[in-house]
Amino acid sequence: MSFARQMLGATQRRAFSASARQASKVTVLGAAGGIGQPLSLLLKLNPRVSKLALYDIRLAPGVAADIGHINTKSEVKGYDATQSALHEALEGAEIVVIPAGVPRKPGMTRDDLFNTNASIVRDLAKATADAAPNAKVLIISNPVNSTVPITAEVFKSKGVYDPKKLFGVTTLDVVRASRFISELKGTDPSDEKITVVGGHSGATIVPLLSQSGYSLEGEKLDSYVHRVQFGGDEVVQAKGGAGSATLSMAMAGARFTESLLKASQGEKNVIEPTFVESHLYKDQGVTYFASNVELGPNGVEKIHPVGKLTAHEQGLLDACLKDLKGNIEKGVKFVKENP
Ligand SMILES: NC(=O)c1ccc[n+]([C@@H]2O[C@H](COP(=O)([O-])OP(=O)(O)OC[C@H]3O[C@@H](n4cnc5c(N)ncnc54)[C@H](O)[C@@H]3O)[C@@H](O)[C@H]2O)c1
Ligand SMILES: O=C(O)C[C@H](O)C(=O)O
Repeated sequence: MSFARQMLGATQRRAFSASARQASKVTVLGAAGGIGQPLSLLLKLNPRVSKLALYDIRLAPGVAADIGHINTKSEVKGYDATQSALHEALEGAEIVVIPAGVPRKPGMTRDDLFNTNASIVRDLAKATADAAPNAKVLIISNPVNSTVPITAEVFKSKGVYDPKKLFGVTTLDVVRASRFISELKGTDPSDEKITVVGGHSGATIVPLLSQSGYSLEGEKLDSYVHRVQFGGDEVVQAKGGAGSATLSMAMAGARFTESLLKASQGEKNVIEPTFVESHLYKDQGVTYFASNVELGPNGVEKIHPVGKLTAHEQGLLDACLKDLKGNIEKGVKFVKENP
């Protein structure tokens, strides 16, 4: 058995034969970055991916040459930083993952990245709307609470917006929430499924511990919630100016991509938390919201409500909605003023 196959679990090995029946091209925009490289590596190891297109404004052909030597079946191609190469990288993509953009340095909020990343995401969204209008688009670039609405507005302006196919990747919040509770409780983190709703920054990240049967109190609860909400800052501080989470994010992005591929390849009951256009708090002017979402062949199948909350969780949710509304409006306004 090949090394790559040995590294996969039994379920994934079975998917090798499924992959022979399905052709799924995945394009990564920002593929040479801190997230882009390990994410592309993990996608190369995924037998559900048949073609991997790697685009960046620097180094993508080199990353593709390197990853392309791995002995799994998928074809890997790297693209130069030209509009025609970008178009070619996107054409025929079932999934487009976008981690392009600058990361935080200590002392910055995700919103501080807006000025740089808004236009990067807008321009990549334009190219995606033109070359791959039917693709499922996964936004990793921060601030996710604003870059997702930016992408939606671009797709709307080109008449190709499908709310079922646009996702802000909030998987890392759920991964952290599971890991951090397991550290407190001595459980296996891979068995933990903590619901996290809202958005992807500070107070907009709302972990709902009570739904998993946990009832932390007082300072323990506050410090758990704070760690989930500000887990990103822990990494930014520890990297001391050299960037933010890349490896855990690559894992989270690969997990979300895998879930979308499973759903499009016919698997049922695939549920992931993700930031999507949502009816849940629309009456309060919050048009995008992360909650558990059932995925299907066309993307969003069903948006799950947040469920029963404790009074403490309701307080967190109220604070989240207030911030989120502003973040979303900022993204929408940006595209209106800078089409
Ligand atoms: N959603 C999340 O949970 C999450 C987690 C971690 C990081 N992030 C965000 O992801 C983004 C990327 O982080 P990183 O650590 O990989 O940064 P990085 O600087 O290491 O990599 C970013 C890459 O994007 C490329 N790029 C810039 N402009 C581009 C363009 N116009 N087209 C194509 N590629 C372009 C750069 O050349 C670089 O290779 C940041 O905005 C960061 O805040 C999000
Ligand atoms: O914290 C960051 O800036 C990166 C990312 O959003 C994270 O949650 O790690």
